[in-house]
Amino acid sequence: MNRAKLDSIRGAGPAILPSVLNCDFGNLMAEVDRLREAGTEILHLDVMDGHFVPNLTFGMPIVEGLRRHTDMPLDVHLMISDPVTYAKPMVDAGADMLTFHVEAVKDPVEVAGKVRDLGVGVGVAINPGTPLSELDVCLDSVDMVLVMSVEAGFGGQTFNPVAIDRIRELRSRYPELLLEIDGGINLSTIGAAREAGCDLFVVGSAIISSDDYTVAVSELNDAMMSANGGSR
Ligand SMILES: O=C(CO)[C@@H](O)[C@H](O)COP(=O)(O)O
Ligand SMILES: [Fe+2]
Repeated sequence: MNRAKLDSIRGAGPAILPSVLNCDFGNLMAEVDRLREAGTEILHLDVMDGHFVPNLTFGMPIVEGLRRHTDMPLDVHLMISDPVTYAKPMVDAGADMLTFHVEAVKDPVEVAGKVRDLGVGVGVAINPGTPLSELDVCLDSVDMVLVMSVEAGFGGQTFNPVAIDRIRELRSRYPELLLEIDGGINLSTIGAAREAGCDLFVVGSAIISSDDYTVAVSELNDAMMSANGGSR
């Protein structure tokens, strides 16, 4: 991978990124095919270590398997305590965008630089309870901010509207910064996030728990596109 994929992620916005967190892992490749056929273009992969968050998901072997299966860009959300150690293995496995949590590291500028040196896009994520000012030091060092609209760790949680104010504030301060929102995005919440100026919308259960992924993605897409997209 190289930073060219970052351009394709940036160029895709506004876009819906399905999270496979709550999908049928016994049929992961078929699930990815269904998401692709439903019209999504970028996969969001939630990596959890059971330490930074109280949940465990998957690591490099699954990312590598997905990389062999699909040419969709892989947006990897690292909910792990030690993103630096796992950054290169994740890039070698096929990640195109690596997002670490600001709460997990002492020096986000240094971590962002190390990820960028690997040739991929770098994002920084922030939980709803963390002051937005924690990001100030590193906003010039990242390609994307992932504004969490739930506390990281589990799919299917209720949307926290503080994320809307955060997206609006970041958009007004950084008109060109790529902004992603993650957690509780559904037909009731996606429009407000778009109006606040968000580019990338991670959706887990609102797609995965539907009977028909194509219908779910299409309805979400309509709601997203019919909202006024702020300053971008
Ligand atoms: O990072 C996370 C959870 O920590 C997310 O990516 C969720 O997987 C999104 O799922 P829903 O909230 O849409 O169900
Ligand atoms: Fe996520």
